[in-house]
Amino acid sequence: MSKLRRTMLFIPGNDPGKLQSAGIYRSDCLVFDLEDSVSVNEKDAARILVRNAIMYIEYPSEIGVRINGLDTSYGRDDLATILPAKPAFIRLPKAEKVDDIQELDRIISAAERKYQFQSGTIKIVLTIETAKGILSAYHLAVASPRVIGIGMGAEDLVADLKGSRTREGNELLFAKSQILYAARAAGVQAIDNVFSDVNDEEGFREDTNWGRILGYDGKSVIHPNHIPIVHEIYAPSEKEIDLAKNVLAAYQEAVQNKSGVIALNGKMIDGPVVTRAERVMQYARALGMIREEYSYEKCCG
Ligand SMILES: CC(=O)SCCNC(=O)CCNC(=O)[C@H](O)C(C)(C)COP(=O)(O)OP(=O)(O)OC[C@H]1O[C@@H](n2cnc3c(N)ncnc32)[C@H](O)[C@@H]1OP(=O)(O)O
Ligand SMILES: O=C([O-])CC(=O)C(=O)O
Ligand SMILES: [Mg+2]
Repeated sequence: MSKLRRTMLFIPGNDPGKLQSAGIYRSDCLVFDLEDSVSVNEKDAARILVRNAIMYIEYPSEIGVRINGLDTSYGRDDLATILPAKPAFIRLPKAEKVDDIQELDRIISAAERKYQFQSGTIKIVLTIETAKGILSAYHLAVASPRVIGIGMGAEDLVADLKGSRTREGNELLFAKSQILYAARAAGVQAIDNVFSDVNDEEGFREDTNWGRILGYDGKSVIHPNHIPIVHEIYAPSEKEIDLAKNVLAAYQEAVQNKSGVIALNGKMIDGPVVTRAERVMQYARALGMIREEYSYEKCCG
C-alpha cells in the first residue's frame, strides 16, 4: 500500500510561529509555502526561514515545499535554497507543461548528485490549477518518475475558468474527476483540493466526503482544525471493516468450495467487490485499526 498522505497542511513560509508549531497537528504531510501565501517582498526571507525550519526542526510529518513556478523569477532560487535541506517532495504549482516537470526533475537530480543524496529521494507533487493543466493531467503525472501525487488547485483553477467558487463545488466537477482519473492511470496519489472557509465545518465535511467517495487518497488543508476531520472521514468505519471481513470470508469459502458466483446478504460478490474489501482491510491495517492477517486465494485474475 502507498504511503498515507491523507492530509497536506499548508503553512505560509513567512510565518515563523506557524512553521515552528506545525508538527504538533499530526498532519501526514506539511507543505511549507513559498508561493501564493508569501508576498513578493518576503520571498527571499521566507525561503531561508523554510530551509532552516526543515534543517533544524524535527517534524513527525513528511515535509514538502511549494515553490514558485519555474516560469517566475523565484522558482529556481527557491530550489537552490531548499534542495540542500532535502525535503521529501517539491510541490510544483500551476503545473501545465511536461517540459517544466522534466526541468524540475533535472534540477533535483543535479542537487542530489551535488549533496550526495540517494538518487530519486526527493519526490514531486503537482498542483494542477489551469484549464491547460487539467486537460494534460495524465501527461503531467507521468512526466517524471519522481511524481508521487497530483492535486487540484481549486482557487486558481476557478479564476482561470472565469467561474465562481461555491460552497458545493459543482464548478469543479470535471477537474475533480479528471485529476482522479489521471492519478489512477499514472499510478500516483490523488490529492483533493483545499476548502477555504475555515469557519464552515459542515461544508468542509461534505467536501471531504465527496473526495473520499470518488477515490482520492487525501486532501490539501489550510487549517489544523481540518486535519482530524479528514483523518476521521478517510478512516474506514467499523461497519465497512465488518462488511469487508464478511466479503473476504465468503469469498474464501467460495474459492475453497470451488463454487461460482456467490452472494452475501443478497448482494453479489465478484472480483471488484473483493478488491474493494481488500483495500478497506489494507487501509484499516495501515491505520492500526485491525491486526489480524487475512489470507485467501484470489481466483479472478
Ligand atoms: C489557495 C492556496 O494557495 S492555499 C495555500 C496557501 N495558503 C496558506 O498556506 C494558508 C494557510 N493557513 C493559514 O495561514 C491560516 O490558517 C489562516 C491565515 C487562514 C488563519 O490563521 P489564524 O487566523 O492564525 O487561524 P486561527 O486563529 O484559527 O489559528 C489557530 C491556531 O492554529 C494555528 N494555525 C492556523 N493555521 C495554521 C497553519 N496553516 N499551519 C500551522 N498552524 C496554523 C495558528 O497559528 C493558531 O495557533 P496558536 O493558537 O498557537 O496561536
Ligand atoms: O495548491 C493547492 O492545493 C491550492 C491552490 O493553490 C489553489 O487552490 O489555487
Ligand atoms: Mg493556487
